[in-house]
Amino acid sequence: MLSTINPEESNSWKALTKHFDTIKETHMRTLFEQDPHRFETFSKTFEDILLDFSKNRINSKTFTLLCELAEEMGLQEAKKQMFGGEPINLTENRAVLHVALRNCGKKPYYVNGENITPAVMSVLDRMKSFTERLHQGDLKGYTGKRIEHIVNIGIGGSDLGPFMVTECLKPYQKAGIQSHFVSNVDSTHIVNVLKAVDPETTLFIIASKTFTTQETMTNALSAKKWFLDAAKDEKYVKDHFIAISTNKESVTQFGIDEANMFEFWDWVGGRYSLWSAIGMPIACAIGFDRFWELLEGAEAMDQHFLNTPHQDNLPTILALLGIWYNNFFGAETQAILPYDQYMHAFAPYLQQGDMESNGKYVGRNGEKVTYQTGPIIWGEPGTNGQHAFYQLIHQGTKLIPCDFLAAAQSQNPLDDHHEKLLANFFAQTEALLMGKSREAVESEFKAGGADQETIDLLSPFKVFEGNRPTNSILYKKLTPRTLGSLIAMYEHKIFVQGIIWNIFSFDQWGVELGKQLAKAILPKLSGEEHIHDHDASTSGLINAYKQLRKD
Ligand SMILES: O=P(O)(O)OC[C@H]1O[C@](O)(CO)[C@@H](O)[C@@H]1O
Repeated sequence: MLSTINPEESNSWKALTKHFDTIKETHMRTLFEQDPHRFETFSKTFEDILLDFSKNRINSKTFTLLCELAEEMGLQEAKKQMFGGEPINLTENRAVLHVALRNCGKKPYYVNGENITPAVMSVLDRMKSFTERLHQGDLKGYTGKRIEHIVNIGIGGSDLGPFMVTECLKPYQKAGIQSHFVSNVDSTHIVNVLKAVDPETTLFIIASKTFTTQETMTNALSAKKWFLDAAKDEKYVKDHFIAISTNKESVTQFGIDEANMFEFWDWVGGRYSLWSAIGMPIACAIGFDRFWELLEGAEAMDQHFLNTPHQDNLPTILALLGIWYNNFFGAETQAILPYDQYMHAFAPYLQQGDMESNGKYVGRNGEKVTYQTGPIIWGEPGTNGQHAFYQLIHQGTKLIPCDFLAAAQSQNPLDDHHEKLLANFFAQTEALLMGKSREAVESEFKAGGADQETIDLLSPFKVFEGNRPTNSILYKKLTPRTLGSLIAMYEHKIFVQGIIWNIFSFDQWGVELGKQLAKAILPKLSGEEHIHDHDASTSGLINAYKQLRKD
């Protein structure tokens, strides 16, 4: 069982609170001036991933105290418990073993005394033969044509992870296969996808851990109806629909052949499930061998996380820095800024990963916490973000720690595009660190021949305070292996923060109430009856909707 220590009562937290007062006003410019080796001191590598965290508002003492915090909060023991299959997801009484999914058969993992590795390997084997048949053209539709379109129907963890990875790894996409994703219950989503595919050559993957999720089941039924409108006979459903789920009974009730169901287990959280059969659309898109490389990359990061001391441990370092800003500087958000167009879905993916995991106000002791927990995660690929919201990061009143990510090698080398992209990455982190002083602004004005009145008027607006923290994550190339490592790095970061904040990171009770209320409201939307049994606003909205929907 995970311990329930209030972090604020730990010695290291108290020491950090005192230490914060001594460093909070220090400009990072000074820290760099004081230590010419700051980059070497505060950057770490894992395989060909470099994490430079020198542009943070820390000194050696801060870093030592943060690492002590991890130690005092029992991180090492917590890791052992997670990897050991203990039911650390206490409120659902489940183990948390996504790490077992990417161990690639190397070692046994146990849940309730049972070795789960053979079951993991058996599903992976089935995924391998299924995707090999697809890529060899042996998977045929009801008219004998080969399957070309893969439509994944799922939401949350059954969509965001596979979608993000499929987008990130587009350069590895198999020829002849087109990937599509439907998540929203808004009919526009499925209608648009169905316009782009052909029932004769389309395979639907119905991905739902529970197989009860309203959005997914609604979209799945609409897809089946659309398919049957063309195929005319239920017997063809088995050639065009497969399921990824933990719920055999509901899968067969839907009409999917048990042989076409790829299972996973309740010890895999939805938002940590892309490594399981939920990764089927990834394996369909890039081939099983590449999917395997993704798993291997994650597994390598798992071993790094498990076995490396806090001060050299990439996920732990990221987590501790996040806590430093969240709990001591009062930062409320964290920006994820990949300088890679293929990573456009990375921040939305991490929104679920992080915010569904650590958006909790109840501590592991069942009491309301007295400190901040999970931050708001957001972001867009650079350089587009630069022309949208970076103004606020540079000169706004809020402190926004940012993670910048980029590959040294482009997947699509073209003239000097990549150098320009990377020049922007480096320039932004430099600008956020250094800022621009009043003197620099004034001398620039003078050099341009401006008069004193103009200089006095405009200078305040052109000054940049700087001292805005960034992590730079630079790697060779966004290969499946590297992506696997990066995702696992963020997963473990979330875990570490949850341990230190003394919350349960692997449940998500906060999503239930809205689902329950939607179920209760749905029947009231049909018919003309005036509704008055909700709060005045909700009843008012329902009644207004009933009026407005009339032609
Ligand atoms: O895979 P399922 O069971 O359809 O659930 C989808 C998503 O719904 C949630 O339960 C909550 O929105 C997520 O945790 C999960 O990833």
